[in-house]
Amino acid sequence: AGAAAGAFGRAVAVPGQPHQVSLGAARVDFHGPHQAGIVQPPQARIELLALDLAPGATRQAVQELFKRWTRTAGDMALGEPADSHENQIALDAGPSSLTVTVGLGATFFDKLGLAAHRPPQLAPLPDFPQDAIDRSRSDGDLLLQVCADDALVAYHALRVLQQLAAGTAGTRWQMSGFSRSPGATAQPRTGRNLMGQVDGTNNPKPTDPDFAAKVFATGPDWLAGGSYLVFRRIRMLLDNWEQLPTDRQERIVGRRKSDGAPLSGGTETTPVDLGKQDPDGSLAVPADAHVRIAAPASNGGAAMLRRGFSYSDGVRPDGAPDAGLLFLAFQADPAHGFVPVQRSLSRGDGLTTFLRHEASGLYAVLPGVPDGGYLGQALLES
Ligand SMILES: C=CC1=C(C)c2cc3[nH]c(cc4nc(cc5[nH]c(cc1n2)c(C)c5CCC(=O)O)C(CCC(=O)O)=C4C)c(C)c3C=C
Ligand SMILES: [Fe+2]
Repeated sequence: AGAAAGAFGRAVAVPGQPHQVSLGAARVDFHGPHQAGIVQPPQARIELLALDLAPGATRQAVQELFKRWTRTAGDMALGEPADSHENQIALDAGPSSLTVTVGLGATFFDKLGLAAHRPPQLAPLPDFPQDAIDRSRSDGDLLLQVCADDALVAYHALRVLQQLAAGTAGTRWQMSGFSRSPGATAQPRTGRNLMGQVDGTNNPKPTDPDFAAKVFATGPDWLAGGSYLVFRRIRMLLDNWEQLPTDRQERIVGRRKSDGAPLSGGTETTPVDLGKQDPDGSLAVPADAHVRIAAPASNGGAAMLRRGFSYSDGVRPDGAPDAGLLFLAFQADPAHGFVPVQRSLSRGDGLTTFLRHEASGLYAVLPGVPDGGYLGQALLES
């Protein structure tokens, strides 16, 4: 067996497979205290699949499905073929840092007679001003987040897992996204979104002492080591945004576009100084700048791990690009993460004018799977 990737890493080439370049051979262990696909930096590609349980699906059928998903996702993360529904889409590639992450929506619990185990944190997200949510592309009993550094590897895994669910759960909606490919920049750098901004700089870091407290749930017992995932499909009004001069775009975000440095000075990683004033006495980071409104300091310490991907789905009937951000944020509790921050943003963020939230979801992300265990075991055997 070759080396698994570390918490952040991309692994080295697998011995015995010299034809594979390191990008394809890199792998992320499926097993561990937390599911893969949370702490790793975004891979080049994401497939999101929400499923609803089939009418009459039983807890036993879901247990069998989760066992199949566990076995097959574990195999595919090692670059091995699926043991059923193998379609050979990714036959020539290595695992390419494939991760599969499974979440449960609030409706999962009601349908399986598990309402007593539904955590209060899964209560529906509030409506925010300016939301334009399409419920048919939102929510779902189950969510699969499939990420890889190769589009074929990601689609292969998605398709296999989707087919393994047949009879127990069917597709509700599916979306694809992308991020920068590893190796595209000379040094690893924070990625950019479709507005051209460096995005992801001020995220909690796994090395921070309070990282786990911000990102991972501690209870109920069956969820300990899991997380809560907020998903928002956020369309960008790019035709409007691109008409703005760069300095105006920068004041709306509060950071320089060229290198992501805060307008209060320094480099990309310099902490933002929200109190800094320009010589004329005005705030260096404007009062409605996105980074000011979203900062933990402005929201009672609320924090989350953002792991977003861009999407581009062609042209809308009005001729505008159907493109934006698949916003994904992991947190220990949405009431101390996404909800207060989005409430603040919806009231005072300069960026809001250029965004439309079009789909939404909230999921309990299952804890990681120990060797020999299976996804959701503690919940389904309770
Ligand atoms: C409710 C949470 C957030 C939503 C929704 C959101 C949407 C969104 N953000 C950008 C672009 C950037 N966001 C940046 C920072 C940032 N954003 C949030 C939260 C939400 N963003 C937080 C908590 C932060 C960090 C604030 C801080 O403490 O400094 C940045 C700056 C770079 C960075 O730190 O990542 C950019 C750029 C877009 C385009 C967008 C919706 C499409
Ligand atoms: Fe943001």
